[in-house]
Amino acid sequence: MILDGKAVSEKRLEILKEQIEESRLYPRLATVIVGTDPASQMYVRMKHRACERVGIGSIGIELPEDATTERVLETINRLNNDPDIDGILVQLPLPAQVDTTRVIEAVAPEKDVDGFHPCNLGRLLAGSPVFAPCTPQGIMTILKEYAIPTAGQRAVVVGRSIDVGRPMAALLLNADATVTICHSKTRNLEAEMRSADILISAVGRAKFVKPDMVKEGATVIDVGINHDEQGKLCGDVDFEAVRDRAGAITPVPGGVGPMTIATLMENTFKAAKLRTCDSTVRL
Ligand SMILES: Nc1nc(=O)c2c([nH]1)NC[C@@H]1CN(c3ccc(C(=O)N[C@@H](CCC(=O)O)C(=O)O)cc3)C=[N+]21
Repeated sequence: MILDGKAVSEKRLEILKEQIEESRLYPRLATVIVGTDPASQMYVRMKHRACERVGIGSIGIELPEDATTERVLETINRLNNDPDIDGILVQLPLPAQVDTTRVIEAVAPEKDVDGFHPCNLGRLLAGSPVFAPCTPQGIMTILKEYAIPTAGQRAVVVGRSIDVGRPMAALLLNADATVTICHSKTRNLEAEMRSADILISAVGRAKFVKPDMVKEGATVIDVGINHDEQGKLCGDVDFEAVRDRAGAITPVPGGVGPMTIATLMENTFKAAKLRTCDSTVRL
């Protein structure tokens, strides 16, 4: 079975559009991009397009490639204090001279729609998330949408980044999976991967996951964004080789990527609900 992230995201965006209209909250998202990396620019454009689709207002702030940490912090401070802005997204990666940790920690937690602030990561780890990072939260949504059970299942997450691996493990644990996090120093990585009922690959290497690393019938989630020898977009998983062995698998493109964007929209609507101090939303 192919897990169609594109289709699920479309469906979620349609539902969200109606909820936003009904709420009359007019949510607003600010994106901050530093520099002119073409891939980052494309992702930010996709986010603004999604905003337009669901009725979220958006502004894009572009800072020069050589912007200092102070300059980025000033921008964030202004957005934190702007009552017209509900959500703030600082596109990563930032140029090397910018202190990414300080920038992430400067975003007001109640506007942190990426869920990267330690306050939100801590809430997630404690089991009561407010904003969970969009990529892993989007993966939880797709699992739910296809009724793939997590409770008691063995989940193996390959990768330990702040934006994917670590929050993915926390979300799966909160959903009662038995979770293993693997990384570059893991001994016997292939055996660990083969033990997974749910295998999440966030490694960043094209065609890294081969059939002998996948248990027959496992759910395989591909978070990779790579390019193959022909320069074509591809994930971490050797899709054609693995698809028959997997019980369910996400493609690239059309899998995790669209779910990330749909979740960003959902998080931004949540931020708008928090702004109104709506007591049905938990902080
Ligand atoms: N602060 C921050 N938040 C992010 O959420 C964030 C970020 N920085 N930096 C970069 C990564 C990457 N990311 C993607 C979003 C959508 C697709 C997506 O929709 N991809 C399409 C394909 C698009 C194409 O054709 O290249 C797909 O997979 O079908 C991919 C990647 C968000 N990121």
